[in-house]
Amino acid sequence: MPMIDADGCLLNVSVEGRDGGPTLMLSNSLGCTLQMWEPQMKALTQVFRVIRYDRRGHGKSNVAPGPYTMERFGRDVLAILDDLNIEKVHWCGLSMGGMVGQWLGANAPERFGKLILANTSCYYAEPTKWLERIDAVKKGGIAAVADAVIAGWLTQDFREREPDITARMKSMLLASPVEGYLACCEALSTLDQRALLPKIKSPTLVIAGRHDMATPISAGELIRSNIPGASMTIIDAAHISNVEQPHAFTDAVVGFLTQR
Ligand SMILES: O=C(O)CC1=CCC(=O)O1
Repeated sequence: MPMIDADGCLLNVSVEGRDGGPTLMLSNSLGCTLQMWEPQMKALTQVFRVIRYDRRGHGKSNVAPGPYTMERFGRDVLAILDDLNIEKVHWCGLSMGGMVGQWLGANAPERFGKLILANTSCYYAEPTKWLERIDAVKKGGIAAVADAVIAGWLTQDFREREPDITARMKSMLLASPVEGYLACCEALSTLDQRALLPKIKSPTLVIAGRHDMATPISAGELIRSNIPGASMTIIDAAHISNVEQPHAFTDAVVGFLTQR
């Protein structure tokens, strides 16, 4: 896997799939690595060349000092595309990945074909929950918030049915570098991309989770209604909908990206 330099921060990038196929870039959620896309990889790599990466502060990427911003995350993506010599990609980002996708769709439209913005938000009316989380993680590490975060990621029904997958997701979260996690929470505490949405001209699919309390359907609807021509699909899942409903998520992605 190449390590790609984005303004002095080395980012862990993986490129797999169909050579010469259309390229799809996947972008992870807070506290997850590129491994979160494993349930989609078999199907997606049959159709697309798939780029995954660990956002700065996550996984095997460097933990550059914060604060981080959506612009910084967006410029990291452009640095990856430039390094790989790739002009244009489709985008699928979940949660923070969807927030970065909003920034890119508005600020680098020529680099993006279609956008999929899953389980995401453009704005938090109440940043208190992020400030409280920052406080709790500073005092007790990620373990202090892990159970509450996992309860938001996956429904209780799924957690009971799939204890092994749930345990893997929790290990991924607990392995996040604390400094990187905190710098991302800080970026979330000041998130407001409402003014960017009408500037997005790429065909856009918003995916929301019926049981997602972190970025509820109303947050998805705010995004859909402000991006010209955007459509929305609701999946029967909590926040990490691609893990909880892998087939429904993959079908939504492939269906949208292959439709003319
Ligand atoms: O981790 C969470 O609690 C949910 C979340 C919100 C933004 C994001 O990327 O993850």
